[in-house]
Amino acid sequence: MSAQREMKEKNPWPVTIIIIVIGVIVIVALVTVAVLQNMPLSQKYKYGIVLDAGSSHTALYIYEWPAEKDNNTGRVQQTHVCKVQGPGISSYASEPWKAGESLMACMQEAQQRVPGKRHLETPLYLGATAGMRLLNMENSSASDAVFRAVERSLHTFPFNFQGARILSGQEEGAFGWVTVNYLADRLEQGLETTGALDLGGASTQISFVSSNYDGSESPSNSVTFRLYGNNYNLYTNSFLCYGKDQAMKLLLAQQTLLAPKTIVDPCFHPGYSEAVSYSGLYDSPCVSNRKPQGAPEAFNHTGSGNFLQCQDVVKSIFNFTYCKYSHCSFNGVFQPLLQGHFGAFSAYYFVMDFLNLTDTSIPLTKVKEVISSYCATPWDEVKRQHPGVKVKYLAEYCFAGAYILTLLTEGYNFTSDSYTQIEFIKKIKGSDAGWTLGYMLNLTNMIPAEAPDSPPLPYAGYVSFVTVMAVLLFVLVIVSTRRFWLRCSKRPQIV
Ligand SMILES: Nc1ncnc2c1ncn2[C@@H]1O[C@H](COP(=O)(O)OP(=O)(O)O)[C@@H](O)[C@H]1O
Ligand SMILES: [Ca+2]
Repeated sequence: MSAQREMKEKNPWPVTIIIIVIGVIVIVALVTVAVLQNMPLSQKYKYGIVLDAGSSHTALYIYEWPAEKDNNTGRVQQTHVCKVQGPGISSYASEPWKAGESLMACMQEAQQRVPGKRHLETPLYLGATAGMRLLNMENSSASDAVFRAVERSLHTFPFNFQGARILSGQEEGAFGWVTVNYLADRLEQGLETTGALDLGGASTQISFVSSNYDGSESPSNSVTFRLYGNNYNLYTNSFLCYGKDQAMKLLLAQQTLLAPKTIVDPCFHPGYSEAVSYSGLYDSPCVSNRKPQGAPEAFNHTGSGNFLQCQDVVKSIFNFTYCKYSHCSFNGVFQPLLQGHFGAFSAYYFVMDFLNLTDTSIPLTKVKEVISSYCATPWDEVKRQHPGVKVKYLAEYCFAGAYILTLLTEGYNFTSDSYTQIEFIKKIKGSDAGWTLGYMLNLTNMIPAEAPDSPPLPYAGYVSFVTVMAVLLFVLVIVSTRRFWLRCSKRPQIV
């Protein structure tokens, strides 16, 4: 009996097993608590809504980001876009209430998409670009009435409406640049930035960082940012009236000076023929000062589809001769030397995508051949080949292709080499390239000036570290316990 008890007392295993079980429980508890305590909270999102009131149309963008990560990069993304039916808000100058009305369907969609409990805190912005810039120049009371109407509509929704306003050309260019670089994660990582080329209907923007530009030569083209601890001195310029729709008006106005009744336009397809009213053509401040005296009601716009001649007419709407700076793009506007990669979006993308020319490794000579052959295709055949494409766009792709090439090569001075540095883009990581995201990031202070402090270890590293340390500790305890019991069992028994 006493020998059995002795045996039991000397056998260390029952105690060791108890220690192992307790140890395992402690480790599991420790790691679970550490993981739960530090786990990113279940993905709750915050939202922001931006309405891009462009000259040709309005689009509503919904952005979302994880609620607890307001300050981190690459996290805000577009979750939804709604295209407003009808034209841009500047087209409602004579019946402003319709501008407000036009936004209702997309706003109702936004109300469905953003969770109800987030409505009150969700900022809502409307930014208008060159269409409203032009209307404001031409008739400021009409543009005020349009803004009153859209504000009235937007106030009826439960979001945190932050106002509707016209962006300056500089803001439009700079926020497009912020969007492109934010989405490509170039800002937080302090990488060389990508330039931004935006072609709208009424204006066009070019924005890039050039190491030989300090902002002193033409201060009005300079925008400085401090983002994630890095300083950026951005060159940006917006050319009002050089969006593709207004540029086409410039082109038509130019041609009607020579032939007021019928123009044979080399930028339109052979067989194309359309009556155009003079009042429609001259309704914009971009061309209104050029209206010929005693012009008829309308003129006949016909096409001849000759790319080379088209390029010549397109060149005539630019002034390449006057420049008071060291370098200019066109119309006497300063531009530093081009540098780095560029993302070209909006109409640049739509046009080049239609023409199958988004691949910029295609040499410029080949690009010209493709556009030339599209221009020369008879209008009936073009319509037959592309039954699903809006006829207005179809008719304009020849002009638009020639315009884009001229703007890039003669206007901004891209060469056959630097042309390959352009990427025609629509989206980056699922979000549309354009000024809206950069605008919202700026207004919600979502890009910090200084790099946010990051924990010494990433989350996965932290969890692995805690686990390894706990296991090591446990093994140590087991080994020492076993050694202790073994020593006890080997000690001579005193009887
Ligand atoms: N599918 C398409 N094909 C060709 N052009 C398009 C297409 N979709 C939009 N666009 C053009 O893109 C331009 C967008 O300009 P917009 O943003 O409305 O003007 P702005 O930025 O000057 O205020 C317009 O010229 C419009 O016609
Ligand atoms: Ca635009």
